[in-house]
Formats: sequence, structure tokens, C-alpha cells
Amino acid sequence: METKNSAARPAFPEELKYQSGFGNDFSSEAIDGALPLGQNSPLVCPYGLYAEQISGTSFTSPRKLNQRSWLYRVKPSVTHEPFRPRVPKHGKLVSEFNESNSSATPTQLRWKPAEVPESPTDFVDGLYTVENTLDYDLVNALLSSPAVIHIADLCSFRDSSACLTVGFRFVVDLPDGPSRGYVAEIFGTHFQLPDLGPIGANGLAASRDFLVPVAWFEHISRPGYTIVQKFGGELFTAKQDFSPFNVVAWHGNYVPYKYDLSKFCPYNTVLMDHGDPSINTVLTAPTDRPGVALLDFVIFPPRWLVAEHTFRPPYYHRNCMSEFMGLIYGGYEAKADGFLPGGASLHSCMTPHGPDTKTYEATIALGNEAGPRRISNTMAFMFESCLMPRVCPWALESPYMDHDYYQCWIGLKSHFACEIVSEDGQDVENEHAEKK
Ligand SMILES: O=C(O)Cc1cc(O)ccc1O
Ligand SMILES: [Fe+2]
Repeated sequence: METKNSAARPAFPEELKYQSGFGNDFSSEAIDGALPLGQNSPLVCPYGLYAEQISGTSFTSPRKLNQRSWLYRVKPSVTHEPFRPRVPKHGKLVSEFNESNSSATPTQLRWKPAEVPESPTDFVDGLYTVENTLDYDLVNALLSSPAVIHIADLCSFRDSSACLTVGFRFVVDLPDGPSRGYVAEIFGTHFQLPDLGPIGANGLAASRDFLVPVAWFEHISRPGYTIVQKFGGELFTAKQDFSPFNVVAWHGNYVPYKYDLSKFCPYNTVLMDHGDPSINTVLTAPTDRPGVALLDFVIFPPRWLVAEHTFRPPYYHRNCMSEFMGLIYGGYEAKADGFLPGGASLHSCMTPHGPDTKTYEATIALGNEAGPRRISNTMAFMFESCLMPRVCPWALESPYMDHDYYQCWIGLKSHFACEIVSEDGQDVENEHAEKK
């Protein structure tokens, strides 16, 4: 990633161009004839470019899982000075998790959105680690602080998700001013589209809506250009005298991509009951256990609610998977208030949660006669993982921590009503019913 002031960098072309598809073998050349044909490593590549392979899986991974790309660059990536540890600006990007610097908690956690920092903050310094997993060091959910971020085509986070493949260098440049976003890092596996089962061949996220950038390069001297690299959880910097965005042609299937969440085609119940959230899975990073995700990326987009004689909001539940949620914009159907855009919640393995009291009461008040209703202006998401999250102390002690979160359920009354008949056949007051 690059964090230098974007003023020093020539503008990206006004209209960035993309190829569409998911998991394809793509190819692209910014200059006609720059991509070698018939072989990957000619003795001399067209235009004197350097050939460089980037592997996303081990060389010997089965073909259907194997991911790699061949890049033809002005100079190879190796041309840089040694990496040095980057002095952290704050201690909130946590790398190594252990029992003393993180904790697992069965309590429901919620954070309010953090305020925009007063001084300009770039993407790297705006990243705060919220939670990680001890067992595997595979999942690292990061909450990017609201930041004045100078970023490139990561797009506004408003309704896009971008997947950056491990090892790719990227620049973050958000021209629209202060922005916030959420980042989940996964290691050891890659995201794939979920199987659709009985849904059929279409629906949810369509492969054609995933966009992969075409080759684009800049060929200028950039003395002192700084690369920031996250490695083993820690940050390092290295200087080089040229731009890393120097790929003139490439081909392969190990690629970064972006996806506009508004393109998602939701499926849901059309008669009764509330569908499990897996129905809204955009991407899944699998484990070796069938159906058990290292990380599912699930969204809750605008849609129609039509179920009859049904409690329509998410049900009360306890999940063996852990749920980290964020809100990109609008409101969330299970929380009348308190869960705000830019905020987050964490319900770890088996932690009970569900609609707040206001949502419950309002839903019951609507009764069975509620007609079809469209949930609009909303985009919430969930990172759901089979791993046990451990939370950073700063996140627990943060001023943005909502210490009153539990209050949103505490007022749920017992509506239990049954007639208790005494032994002599007389009705007696239902002791279980709460007096209002
Ligand atoms: O907890 C949440 O709000 C996420 C969620 C949504 C839903 O529709 C069903 C289950 C679930 O965990
Ligand atoms: Fe949940």
C-alpha cells in the first residue's frame, strides 16, 4: 500500500476500466503486444518488460484452487531498499494476539462510530484492530477509524466492497473527503462465491458484477517512493525510486477486484418465517469442514418483507459462529436505535442477541395484518466466523464502546400468558405474567 500524498502522484485515468467476472483467467495489456504469447517467461519480454509471477496459492495446490498471475512490469518488485519496521503512530493496530493483550468475552459488544480525527489521517494510520483470533491467527477484523483518507480506487466504501489479494500493492485515495470503512483480513484461504444449492444457477452476487482492473501503468521516476507493507501483522516501510504501478500487461486468476453491493440480488422467504442470514452471503472463505466458513461476508440490503403471520425481524438467537456486524448506511432492521453507520457490534460464539425492545414491541404492535413492506436505505453487513474472536483492550476501553448496549434488551417483558387452573377448578392469577 502507498500512503504518500496523492498530489505527488499523477491522476489515475478519469474513467478506470475493468474486466468482469469472478475466478476467471483474465488478461490485459495497456500497450498492444505487451503480453507475451505462448509462454510466460520469454528470454526477452515485449518492450523489455520484466516477467514476475505472483502466487496466491502454493505451486502445488489443486488446479481448481490454484491462483497465480503473471505481471509484466517496467521494473520488478524486488528493486527496493531494505524494509524497516514502521514506527506506529498509535498502538491500535495490533499484530500479535495473546492472552494478555486480548480477551474473549461472551458479552454483547457494540461500538458507536468514532469521530473524524482533527488532523488528516491516512488509510494506514486510520486502521484500528478490533478483534483477532488466537487459535489460528487467520482472521483479523479491523475497524478503520473515520479518517481523512487519501485513497485511490478503493471506491467510496459507501456501497462497495473491494477485495485486495495478499501481496498486491495498492494506493488508497478517497477524493470525497473523510471516509470510514471496515476491513476483514483472512489468511490461508481465499474468498469464493457461495454455492447456490436449490436457488439454482442465478441469484445473490453474480460473477459478472465483480470487476477486475485492466492494466495501467505510470513510467516516471519517483525518488523516495515509500511502500508500506503489513507482514506477520506488523508494518514495515521500504523506499524505491519508481512507482509500483508499473504493470504494462498481465494475465492470470490471482487478482484484486471490487463489487458494488447494490448489484446483489437478494433471495428470501416469500411466505413465512425468517430466513437464516446465510441466504445473503456475498462471498465465503471456506475451511476444510464442509459448510463451515473461516469468514462469510453477508449483507442485509434493501428488500421487501412479505412473510405472513411471521415475526419478520431477525429472530433471537445464539450462534456457534461469531458475528461481527457493521452498518454502511441507513438503519438496521433489528435495532431501532444505537446501531449507527460507522459503528459495529460483536456477538461472539453462543452470545445471545436479537432485536431490541423497541423493534420487538413495534413488530408485535403491527400484528398479523402487516402487508408487504420494503426496507429501504439500508446496508448492514456481517463478518461471520467459526473462530473465537479476541478483542483488543483499546476496543474494550474505547470511549466509543456502548456500555449501555445491554439496556436495549433488558426491558423485554414477559408476555407469557396462560391460565393456571387451581386444584379446585378455579382460575388463579397467572403468576408468570409480568404486571405492566
Ligand atoms: O444478529 C444479526 O442481526 C444478524 C442476523 C440477521 C438475521 O436476519 C438472522 C440471523 C442473524 O444472526
Ligand atoms: Fe446474529
